[in-house]
Amino acid sequence: MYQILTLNNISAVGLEKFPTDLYQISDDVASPDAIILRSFKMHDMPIPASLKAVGRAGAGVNNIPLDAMSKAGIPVFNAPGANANAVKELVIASLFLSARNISEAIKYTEGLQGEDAELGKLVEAGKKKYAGFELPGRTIGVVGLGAIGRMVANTCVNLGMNVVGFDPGLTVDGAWQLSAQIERANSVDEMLSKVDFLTVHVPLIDATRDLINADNVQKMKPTAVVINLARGGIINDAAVCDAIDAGKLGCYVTDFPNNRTKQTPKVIGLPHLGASTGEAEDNCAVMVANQVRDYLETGNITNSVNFPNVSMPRGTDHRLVVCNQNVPNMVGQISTILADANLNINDMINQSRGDVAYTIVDVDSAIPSDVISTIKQLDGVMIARTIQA
Ligand SMILES: NC(=O)c1ccc[n+]([C@@H]2O[C@H](COP(=O)([O-])OP(=O)(O)OC[C@H]3O[C@@H](n4cnc5c(N)ncnc54)[C@H](O)[C@@H]3O)[C@@H](O)[C@H]2O)c1
Ligand SMILES: O=C(O)CC[C@@H](O)C(=O)O
Repeated sequence: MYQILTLNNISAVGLEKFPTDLYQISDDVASPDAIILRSFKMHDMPIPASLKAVGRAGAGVNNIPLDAMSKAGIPVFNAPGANANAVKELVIASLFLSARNISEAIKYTEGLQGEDAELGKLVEAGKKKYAGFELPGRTIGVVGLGAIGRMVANTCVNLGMNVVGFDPGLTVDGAWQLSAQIERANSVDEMLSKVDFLTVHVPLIDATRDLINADNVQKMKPTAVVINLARGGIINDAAVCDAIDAGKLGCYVTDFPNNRTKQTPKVIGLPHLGASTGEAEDNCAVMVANQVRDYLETGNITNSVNFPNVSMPRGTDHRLVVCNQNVPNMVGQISTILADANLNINDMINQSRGDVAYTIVDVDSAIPSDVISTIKQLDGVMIARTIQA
């Protein structure tokens, strides 16, 4: 039986992908073969020696110690694009929330007291404070044109907005999916003075920390709206709140509120709601469950964020998978050990990504455990395991 440890609530539709005759799933497993999680921070937890795979039922992987996982030979899978529509819809909601002052207006009406006739007068008297603006003709800057950014950018074009996009890592496939009306910027700073909205859709990494900060927030229009449904830390909250307090920025919508943002009027704080729809939770859970299951049962790798994508149809019933440091002569040494054990290779594939190399070998007969032990003892080998059909 494979043991799956869940560190967050995971959609049942996804967990049902693990057949009960092969898998036990629980939030209390001492020696898991795989971990499935959402936003649980794994940085401070010890990595179980039994662990073979981690499945992130979502997009961002900043809650997972990727370097440590790579060094231990553990692929981390995520669910690219599976929650993108949910986030896009909340970004579009954020445009309306901020442009029409909806959050403040609701607070106003909720605070009204008196008889209905009095309330009606207060409604009419108060509304001028919440007059807003419309979206057609306004300009939005989209930083990061991955799964979410592309959907946001295209929808904003359809809403009649001018869209400026920035993504130094934009793929050819990604570019094909973008409306031709989207203008390309060469940097974040280049777009700041022209945008009415700025929305970020990048991972939290060193290069994206404090993308909007005390220096460049000054370049924005005093009415501009910053939207951060990506991660806390990508926008420097103090800089943005200071700018709002000084009347130099219009509004900030964040999925990652803190005490600084809570103290600032014109900040709309949401409780990390971007991916919280039934559809997105199901999509993410199904995608990672299928990928983790495929890895455990066949060794094939799809949508790993730290391992190469590797897939080989089964040639025989006897499969060996090896993860090792990406250094010369590993495949040669593995093949020699198999040949010395009189094991005939039927098919083989080897791919690498950064410091990690990964090999799948199908051989004609059962692989004795001492052969696996010999391979595990090779310098640079992190993982070696057999998978019987
Ligand atoms: N609030 C939520 O619930 C929620 C939900 C999903 C995703 N997210 C966050 O949104 C992020 C993006 O998600 P996605 O699905 O679009 O991911 P993605 O991988 O499809 O897209 C990310 C894009 O960012 C680009 N990028 C990387 N560094 C950049 C930089 N310095 N400047 C500009 N672009 C850069 C990449 O080239 C890529 O195209 C995730 O990493 C996650 O942190 C949040
Ligand atoms: O799992 C969640 O609720 C949030 C996921 C989201 O932040 C992501 O990066 O996909």
